[in-house]
Amino acid sequence: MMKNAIEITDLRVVRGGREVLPGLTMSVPAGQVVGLLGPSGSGKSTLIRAVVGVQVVESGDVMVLGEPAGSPSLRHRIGYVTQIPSVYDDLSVRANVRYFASILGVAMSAADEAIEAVDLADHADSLVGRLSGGQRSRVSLAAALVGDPELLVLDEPTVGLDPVLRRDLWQLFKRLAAQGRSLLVSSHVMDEASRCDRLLLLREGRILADETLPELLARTGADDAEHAFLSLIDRAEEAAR
Ligand SMILES: Nc1ncnc2c1ncn2[C@@H]1O[C@H](COP(=O)(O)OP(=O)(O)OP(=O)(O)O)[C@@H](O)[C@H]1O
Repeated sequence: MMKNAIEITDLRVVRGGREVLPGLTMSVPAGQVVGLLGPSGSGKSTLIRAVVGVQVVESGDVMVLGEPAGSPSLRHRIGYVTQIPSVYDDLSVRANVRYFASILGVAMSAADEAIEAVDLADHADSLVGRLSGGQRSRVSLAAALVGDPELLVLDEPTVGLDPVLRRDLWQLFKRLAAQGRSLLVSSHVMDEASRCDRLLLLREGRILADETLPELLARTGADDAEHAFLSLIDRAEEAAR
């Protein structure tokens, strides 16, 4: 297995005339759940877009599963879930996931397995348009899982979910990683840090921390990720003065 699923070197992205990522370097080790945490507007979605190859970049290197981001050969190897559900409201859960299975050329049984994995088997015949927001985002996740991707890139997959569903989803992410997949999962909810093998803390397009939660807590002396993050911000601001 390769060491890193994602390797980014000196990535610069400008959006709307603003430098959103000013030269970011980071990696995601293979077989781990890496949390990309940071406040709204810190650049999480932009970074994720660069990884899946849909972001125009000024400069830098983005290597994904050993290939440059956006390479056609990566299409089947990455599962990507955006913040906006990308499934069809007028189709059932099963029809949606089967549709993605047929695009990827995988067995229809994979659709049922993916629906089972996101705990929607009871709703397999429901129209997606009649589901709750959280259920709908899990249909998107099932669609991303159906091709059995090596890397899952999930942009705020737990937004709007209740605590039980959030816990279940993080358990699913852990299981997927234990099977050898790599996951990059963004969130602006700091308490999700405890669910991740490693954390990337992003602020204003810069990585403030790239380590495990115990390492982060030991380094900052904080009790939880939120306080650790605040203390890193204070330090960065003091250093800039
Ligand atoms: N389509 C766009 N055009 C121009 N600027 C954009 C566009 N989308 C995002 N930006 C800017 O890029 C910066 C980073 O946005 P991004 O969406 O990557 O942040 P984020 O951390 O994912 O935020 P959130 O948690 O709110 O989704 C923000 O300052 C935002 O205003």
